[in-house]
Amino acid sequence: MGILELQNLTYSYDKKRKVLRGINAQMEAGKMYAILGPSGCGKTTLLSLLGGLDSPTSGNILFEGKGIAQAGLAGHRKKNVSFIFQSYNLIDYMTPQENVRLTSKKPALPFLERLGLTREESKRNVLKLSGGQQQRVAIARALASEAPVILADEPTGNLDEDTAGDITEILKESAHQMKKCVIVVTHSGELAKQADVVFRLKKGELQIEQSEKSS
Ligand SMILES: Nc1ncnc2c1ncn2[C@@H]1O[C@H](COP(=O)(O)OP(=O)(O)OP(=O)(O)O)[C@@H](O)[C@H]1O
Repeated sequence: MGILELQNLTYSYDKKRKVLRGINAQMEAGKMYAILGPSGCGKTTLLSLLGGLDSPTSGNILFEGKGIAQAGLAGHRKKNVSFIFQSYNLIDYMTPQENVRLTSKKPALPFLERLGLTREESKRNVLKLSGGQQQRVAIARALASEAPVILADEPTGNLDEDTAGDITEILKESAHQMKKCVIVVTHSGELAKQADVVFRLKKGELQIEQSEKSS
């Protein structure tokens, strides 16, 4: 059984068009999943549903076998998932250290330093950091979090090639060593190559493009 199970999910923003049309999939702990697909095909929408930020038009999402809608979306967002989203979702009047401490009791600095932030940057207001640095704070926060699922939307989008490679490696380690279920929406072929399973979202349907040979 997967940690997350998607059962016949559909989603429409309006009556005219279904963005998602009957998606079925399972995602397991200990694996990194990449979701590829053209701009506007519904990748962020799908990630929002998995994170309980919105509800599907029809269908179910199960976390450890229980429906997240029935168990409560607020609890799902708080305990089960951590987000690395395009808008970063950092608390903007806080420092990086304070942002990381929101999701974890562990010391924040080692996570921030691992993502390449200096001690001084870790104590600065997040608005006084570059876009790429803010992105790295969001990643540090997700890694420090106790939540078993990491949902990442273009986590390497704002970063140079070397940093993007490091982030990919860190996400992979979180899956393989910390046994998290890491689900990454990306346009990066390099990141997708490192994933255990690659899904492609096309015309509202999710297809497996590459699956690991053995698990
Ligand atoms: N709040 C909204 N109201 C109406 N339509 C929306 C809304 N948010 C997104 N859409 C539309 O739904 C579709 C899917 O959007 P989504 O952001 O999920 O795509 P995506 O695959 O993540 O795109 P990208 O790769 O460009 O980030 C798009 O056509 C988008 O214009």
